[in-house]
Amino acid sequence: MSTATGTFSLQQPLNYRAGGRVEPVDGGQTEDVYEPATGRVITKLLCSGEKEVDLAVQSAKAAFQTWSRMSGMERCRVLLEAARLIRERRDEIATLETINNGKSIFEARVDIDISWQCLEYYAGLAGSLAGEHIQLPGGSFGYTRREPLGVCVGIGAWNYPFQIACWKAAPALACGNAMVFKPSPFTPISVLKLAEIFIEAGAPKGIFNVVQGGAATGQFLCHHPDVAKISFTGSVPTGVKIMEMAAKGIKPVTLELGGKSPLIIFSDCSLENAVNGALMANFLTQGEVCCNGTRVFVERKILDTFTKEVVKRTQKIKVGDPLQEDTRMGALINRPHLERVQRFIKQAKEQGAQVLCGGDLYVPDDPKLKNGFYMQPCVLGNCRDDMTCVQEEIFGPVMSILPFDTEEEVIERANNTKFGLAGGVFTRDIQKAHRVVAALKAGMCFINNYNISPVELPFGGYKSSGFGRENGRAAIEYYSQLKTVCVEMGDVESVF
Ligand SMILES: NC(=O)c1ccc[n+]([C@@H]2O[C@H](COP(=O)([O-])OP(=O)(O)OC[C@H]3O[C@@H](n4cnc5c(N)ncnc54)[C@H](O)[C@@H]3O)[C@@H](O)[C@H]2O)c1
Ligand SMILES: C[N+](C)(C)CCCC=O
Repeated sequence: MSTATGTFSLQQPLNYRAGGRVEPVDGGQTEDVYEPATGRVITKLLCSGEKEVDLAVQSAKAAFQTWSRMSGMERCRVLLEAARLIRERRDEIATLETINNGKSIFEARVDIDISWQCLEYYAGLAGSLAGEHIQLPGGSFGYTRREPLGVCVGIGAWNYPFQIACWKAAPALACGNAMVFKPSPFTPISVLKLAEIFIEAGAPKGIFNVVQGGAATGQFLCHHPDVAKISFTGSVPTGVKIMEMAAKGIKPVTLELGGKSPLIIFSDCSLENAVNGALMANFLTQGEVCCNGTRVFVERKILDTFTKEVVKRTQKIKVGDPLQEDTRMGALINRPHLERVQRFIKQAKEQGAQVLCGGDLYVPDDPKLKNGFYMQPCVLGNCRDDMTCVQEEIFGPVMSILPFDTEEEVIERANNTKFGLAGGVFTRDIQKAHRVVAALKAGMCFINNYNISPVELPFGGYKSSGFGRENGRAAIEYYSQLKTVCVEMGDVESVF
């Protein structure tokens, strides 16, 4: 594989079914797939139609028969081997991710590390999944069995293509399910590596299938009668549609949706950590992160010092060729999204916000990057809670700074949003830290750090940010069902 920016192209099929790459049987519509760093088309995607979706589901259904009958320890060994293979191919997969997503290679490697760790974690849990034994009167008893659901569908967003696939596949497979996964049509490539790795690791052919396309393909998947569960990562409006479709088939759903999370900086914080935290909360993956803490509330006493330091550090972020080792911010996903982010900044200025740094389009000196989707990371001051930039998810490198005076006030303002994905607090006062996170209406809260991803911790939202959890033991609940068995040891006492 060629690894220099501007050289990669792909001709192989992007669907994966029954243990091999295939062209979709009814792939009518095509979509261009881009390298955001250069704006080049690197491959064409054939969208899967209803027949291809059905074949993928049937392939998963067949594999489910074998996989679900294996013991937890047998599944554990396959997942452990898959984790090992991902780790071994870390650079290759990270490079693909960078080429297709635009994030820096530095970050993509971390994403791949989190991915294999996720498989390792659920491999460990696979062997210990168990029910309960409950004693009943007269020597009778009951027990529960934790059983898989069947064919699970995963639908992913484009910001963490490989990692999202792993966060869904690992718990699903650990519980004995099979999966059909549809990545975003913007980032269809890296997940094929995962599909190949599962087979190489010894999973039955058909255990993890990939179909490609956008809304239409997603709808075929959600409506398919043999699909038992849908796990979705994406925007709130699409999440609503997914839930409607799932309701029609009484299918359980996990919804990992968007956010506009608060990050609260108290004056008694370690300033250096708080500044680092604010950068982590806003600028990973060009700001295209669901749980970003984009509303940065700063206690007025330290507003100037904090703002100065954040601006200074933001201006130093090296934007450019994402495959260069020292780049820390690459290109946004595509031209329309870059323009959307630019419109948010324009509107913020019109509504009275002050651009403290960045916000403009960026054209790197290297001529091969001149059509890439770059911008300078932006810090907005003079923000108010009613501004669009403070209320809506921008999904780009734009931080809004908001002063506050009291703990009570900031909690109320932090919670005054339809979203509830994440939140963070920086303070040296441990009681205050716990008091504040307890009051935050958000599923993932950080104290004195932000946007780190230990796979042992459950991740997911409150309110419009969705429900269900990925990672941690909690995810097992969302990929399995409980069967209760009641065992009579005496005679039947009939009431008739
Ligand atoms: N909470 C999380 O864990 C998390 C993680 C990453 C991204 N996100 C959110 O994802 C959004 C950005 O991702 P996006 O632009 O890819 O979101 P999106 O909702 O446009 O698309 C997400 C996926 O849904 C598919 N899709 C679109 N319409 C569909 C339909 N009608 N039926 C079935 N599938 C359909 C897309 O093809 C894609 O695969 C942001 O809002 C971000 O916050 C959330
Ligand atoms: C790995 N992060 C940074 C916690 C992001 C999780 C997925 C959200 O988009």
